[in-house]
Amino acid sequence: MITVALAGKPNAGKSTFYTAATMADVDVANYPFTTIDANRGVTHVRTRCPCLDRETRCGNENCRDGKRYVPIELLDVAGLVPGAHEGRGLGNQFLDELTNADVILNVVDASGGTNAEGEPVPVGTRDPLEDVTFIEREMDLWLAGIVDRNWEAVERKSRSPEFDVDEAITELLTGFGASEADVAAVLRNVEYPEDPIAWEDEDRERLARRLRRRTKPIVVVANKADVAPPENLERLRTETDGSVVFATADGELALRRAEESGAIDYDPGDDDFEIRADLTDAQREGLETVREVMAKFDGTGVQTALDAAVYDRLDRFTAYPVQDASKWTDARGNVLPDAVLLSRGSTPRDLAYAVHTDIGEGYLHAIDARSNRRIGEDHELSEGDVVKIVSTAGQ
Ligand SMILES: Nc1nc2c(ncn2[C@@H]2O[C@H](COP(=O)(O)OP(=O)(O)OP(=O)(O)O)[C@@H](O)[C@H]2O)c(=O)[nH]1
Ligand SMILES: [Mg+2]
Repeated sequence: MITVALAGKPNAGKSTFYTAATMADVDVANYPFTTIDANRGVTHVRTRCPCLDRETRCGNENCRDGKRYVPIELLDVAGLVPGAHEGRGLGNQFLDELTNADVILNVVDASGGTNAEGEPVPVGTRDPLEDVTFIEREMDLWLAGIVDRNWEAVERKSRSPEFDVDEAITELLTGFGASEADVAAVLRNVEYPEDPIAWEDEDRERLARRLRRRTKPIVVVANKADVAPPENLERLRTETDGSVVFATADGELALRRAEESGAIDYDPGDDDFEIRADLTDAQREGLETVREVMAKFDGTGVQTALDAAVYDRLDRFTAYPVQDASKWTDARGNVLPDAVLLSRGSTPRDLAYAVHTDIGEGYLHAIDARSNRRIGEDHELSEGDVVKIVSTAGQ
């Protein structure tokens, strides 16, 4: 499963985001280091269910009237402070927890109401752009540190006549979780000395920075947008590289709780909601405040941030394996039972492997369930494809 990690300084709202997205019960409080042990749970990205192209809705538990929710894993780690890569505030331990994440949501306090350490200060005091860059810097230096600590092994290997510098670096970095293709792509674009002994700190840092950008892409979540001064929003919008999502994690949490109790109709990612039950004036007022914020930012931003991380930053798309190409069902008659997130460029065989290794190994051919035609081996699948895989492994 794809793992999205929430990173950011203490008190930025990571656990609030996590609770809203997973509806798990975790500690949230207005002081730094509320979270120490990482929380791990299931949330979803939202897409358009292919059942909308048929006469009736599929009835899958992850489909709400054609809004399809595809499971991913969400990780909520402890807050990071400047100097984390050197171990400040247990930072390197927390950074290590990000190793397995596919993509990072950098949660910043857009209101500027908490300082670098996450302590409350008057709103508008702290520049939120500093929250954006410091996390990137800490992650880069942390990875550079890993390369640094393992460099001796590379130097040792260089004494062997078969030494190949690319191979040695690849080995070092795949240990950290980068794929060979990632390392190869990074090495292709940097110049570096053949002899590891001639490498300077700068060379290692450059390598680490590029690899981090490639293997840990980031979406900035400008949280607490509900109380952020307009100039902060403007600066976040214009002075970052564009992947900023304005959010109110608090607002989303209120909506999810109200929805769960039956008070409102709301599907995560909607830009509005409907009140269904009798509410007290205070409850109604609270929800109406969230509604105003949603109108300003096209929703609460929580679902948007998750979708941006997986569909935009990671460039994934959703495909639906079925066994019956005409009914779009599995053997038990469930319509569109599974949704699989694949990387751009994936072929039917990749989908087969994603379903199960045995199905992938026994792959024979595939059928596009919309057209009922066979699809070629090299055909690149795309968002919303419904595919029957024919495999010696059966299904
Ligand atoms: N106004 C506003 N406050 C928020 C929002 N999201 C979270 N908060 C508040 O911010 C404070 C910190 O929230 P947490 O979710 O505990 O923050 P955290 O990033 O997990 O903090 P640590 O675990 O200490 O690193 C709490 O008082 C939340 O209620 C939001 O969207 N708007
Ligand atoms: Mg927390």
